Amino acid sequence: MLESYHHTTDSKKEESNRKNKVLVADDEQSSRIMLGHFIKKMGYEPIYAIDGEECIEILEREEIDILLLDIHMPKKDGFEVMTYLKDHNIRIPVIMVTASHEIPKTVRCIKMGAYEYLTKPLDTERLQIVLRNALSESELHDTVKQLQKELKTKELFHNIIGQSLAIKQTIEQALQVMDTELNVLILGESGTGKELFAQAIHEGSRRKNGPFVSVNCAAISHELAESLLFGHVKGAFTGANNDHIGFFEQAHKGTLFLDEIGDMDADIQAKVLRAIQERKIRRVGEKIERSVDFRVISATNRNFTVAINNNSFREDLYYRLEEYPIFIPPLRDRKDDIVLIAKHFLEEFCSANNIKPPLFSSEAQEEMKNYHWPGNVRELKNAIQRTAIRSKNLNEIHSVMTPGSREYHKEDLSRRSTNEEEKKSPVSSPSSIVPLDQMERQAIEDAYRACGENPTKTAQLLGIGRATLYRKLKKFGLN
Ligand SMILES: Nc1ncnc2c1ncn2[C@@H]1O[C@H](COP(=O)(O)OP(=O)(O)OP(=O)(O)O)[C@@H](O)[C@H]1O
Repeated sequence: MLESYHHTTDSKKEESNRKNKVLVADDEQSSRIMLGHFIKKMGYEPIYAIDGEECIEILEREEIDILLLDIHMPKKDGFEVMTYLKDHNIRIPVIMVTASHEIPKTVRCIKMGAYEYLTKPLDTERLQIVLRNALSESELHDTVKQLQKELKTKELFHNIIGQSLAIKQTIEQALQVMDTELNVLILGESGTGKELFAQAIHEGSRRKNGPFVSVNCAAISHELAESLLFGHVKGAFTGANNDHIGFFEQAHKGTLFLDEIGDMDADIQAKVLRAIQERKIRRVGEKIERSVDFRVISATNRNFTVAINNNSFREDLYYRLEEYPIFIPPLRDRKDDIVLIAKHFLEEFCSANNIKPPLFSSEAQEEMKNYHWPGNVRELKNAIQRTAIRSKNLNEIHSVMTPGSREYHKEDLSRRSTNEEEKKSPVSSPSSIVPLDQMERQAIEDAYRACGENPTKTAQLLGIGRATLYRKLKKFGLN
């Protein structure tokens, strides 16, 4: 089994090589000083907040590893800070610092997820143990989060093969946006995997249990565009025998994938923009508007700047679609992936056909890397499938049939010569057949004139002897 994308990052602390930050939220200066001193001695970095509000401000802007939280504070107390952490799904270990009479409130904080509590006056030995344990728990939590992310990446992108930096960056972008509701525009040449990415983003989103409706905008005719996209009611136009639900409605609670968006009919663009902005559509022939809950992912291999400049694409619609752009690089710009993807397709094909997969020779690997793959992964897939069929009984593949390969040239030449013959052939019916004698005369005359009536050169180019040429010239009255 080949490896698909595997995300690895070091833990955040290794990345920045920084000290653990401990936020001390306490309104009593003496407590802050004492705790700060102790925290420094343990090798951590103390940060201070004098009330609950300041504590929240710091939590919003800084990455804090542990919070030492006093219960009784002005502005917002410890319980309110805990509520904030819970509401914002911020998971850091919180150690409550509390006076004995505040125990009931502290217990409520523990129930809300605080890690531990310590009573004042503080027992420094216990503080040390609790801080250490809390930190290792925090690190464990980070590791678990990281592993969960890696697992999610593996699951969602299992069919996107690639180890190159370029594809890893694209996957990272997709991971970042999938949880949001932003409209995503996927840019890339034909066959780079735009639809594959669109599906992965849908699968990783909150809409994964809803439909993924894929629409090829280039295939929608001008006349049917409105009805196909927004639906129609029975009797709306001749031939509308039933109510029809359009693509936007079909995508309710899910994702609408508008493929080849650059080819969308100019007349329908204003209506599409409105539907995306208002999240409402109107079926053809109906007065009422319907609310639809969808997210748009669109894709194109076109250059939008050109389309916008020549007014074939609305700029406002473009910006609406492009809330988060993702670019998939062409295969020739991620050469590291080519052999990996080729092996994947070869294995896939051979296992489906119960064949032992051959190996690619180093020559074949170089050949694949050097070719420019204008049709990208789709072209590579086709080339591998053709090659696999031809190489059924081989242990090693020495060439993949591509327009750049030797194999292809051989086939291409024979194909081309046949085509050329066909093109040149003036024979389309018996009446157009020209007698051989006449054709020979024409060929000799043309060559003789083209060579400036030089018999030596003419004979040479026609592949006949000078004597034969003289004879023929005489026969046809050309001398
Ligand atoms: N990284 C990849 N790993 C494995 N298969 C891939 C990869 N990228 C693309 N493919 C495969 O290549 C083919 C083309 O992919 P896809 O249809 O997603 O491309 P596209 O960019 O949407 O093409 P188009 O612009 O022509 O619609 C599909 O069979 C897809 O499964």
